[in-house]
Amino acid sequence: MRALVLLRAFSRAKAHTLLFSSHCARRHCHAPAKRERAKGPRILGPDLPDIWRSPPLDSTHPPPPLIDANQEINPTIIDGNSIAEEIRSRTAEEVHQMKDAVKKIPGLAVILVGQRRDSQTYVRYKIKACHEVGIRSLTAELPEDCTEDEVVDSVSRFNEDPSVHGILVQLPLPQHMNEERILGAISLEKDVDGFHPLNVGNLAMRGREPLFIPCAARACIELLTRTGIELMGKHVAVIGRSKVVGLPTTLLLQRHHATVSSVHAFTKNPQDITRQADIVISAAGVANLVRGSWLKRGAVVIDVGTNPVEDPSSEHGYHLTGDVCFKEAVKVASAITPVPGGVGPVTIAMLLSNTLDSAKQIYGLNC
Ligand SMILES: Nc1nc(=O)c2c([nH]1)NC[C@@H]1CN(c3ccc(C(=O)N[C@@H](CCC(=O)O)C(=O)O)cc3)C=[N+]21
Repeated sequence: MRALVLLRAFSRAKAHTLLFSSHCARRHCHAPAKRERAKGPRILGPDLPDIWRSPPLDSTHPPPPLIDANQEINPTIIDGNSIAEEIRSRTAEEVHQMKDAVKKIPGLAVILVGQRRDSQTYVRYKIKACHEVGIRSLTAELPEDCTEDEVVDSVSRFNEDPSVHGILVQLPLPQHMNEERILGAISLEKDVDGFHPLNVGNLAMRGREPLFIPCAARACIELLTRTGIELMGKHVAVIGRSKVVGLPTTLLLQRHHATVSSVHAFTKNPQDITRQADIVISAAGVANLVRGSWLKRGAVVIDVGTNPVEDPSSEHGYHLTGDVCFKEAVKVASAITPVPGGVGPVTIAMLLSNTLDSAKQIYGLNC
């Protein structure tokens, strides 16, 4: 039976590779079959068929708790900085190889509109990270009161620039701008944020491959899998359903065969749902929303929140706080990401990796 399932999964994967090859050919790729290995199952999860097995009628036993009630908890603090470092050094190596092979380097263009301090800081981090791995970075800074057309023009210029392989419009945009129009102007092949509806749609549908997966969603999966946390069959509560984090994370987790609860501002008694979850991923953008009492003993906690809190004593006039009340959660969780030093740096490492992938596809290297 198990052999049959594996066989089916295998033939599906093969059919999928064949389907994909026409797409790769369009992008001048000469080694289409390798793409499956480069991106497919590891990031998107294995493409398994749904075969239901109904439980025996007498199975009334509750599942064992993740951690014994009397056992002392010594939580793993998941080190985002070192995981990001690993990803960056792998990326740097590949950038180097690309330079040797085709005499080109990947390029990332970042468009920043307005003066938000937090956005300015993130853009600075992105540029610095590009520099570290040998990716060329270009920035367009536009004033808060510029027109939507000016932003679209700037996107179009980067679309046409062959040295640019990824374009990122830093969000949020000023209120008066139509975000959908501006993001829609980014060429699909350069959408390294993965926010284009076609990329999101392909992420949502099993058996399909988006060109890019949103960086924060990828970061959550990397943090979990590199910490040795299995996703298949786990109950994950994702708090928040934003385009940047919550929604794509929910979709990506389903592709890893997790059971996902989407908790959002209209959810009644969110703590009743999070308390049942094996893994809680919070991306609500509310400082200290998730209290210790929201978590099951032994749960794994991924805190995507980066909430700026006014702090005149700090260098930039604010400090960052997560969505999770760390000092409470650390007493209940079996593993937890800190803020700063958790999801943030891995998100930036993923942006570099997406930019490299884009350049590799365009130059037909190892797709
Ligand atoms: N188009 C677009 N794409 C994005 O990916 C995007 C965006 N807009 N708008 C804002 C959010 C937020 N975001 C962060 C990335 C890195 C850190 C990060 O590196 N944080 C560090 C630094 C903390 C510090 O400042 O001390 C840390 O958590 O350790 C934080 C937040 C990306 N976003």
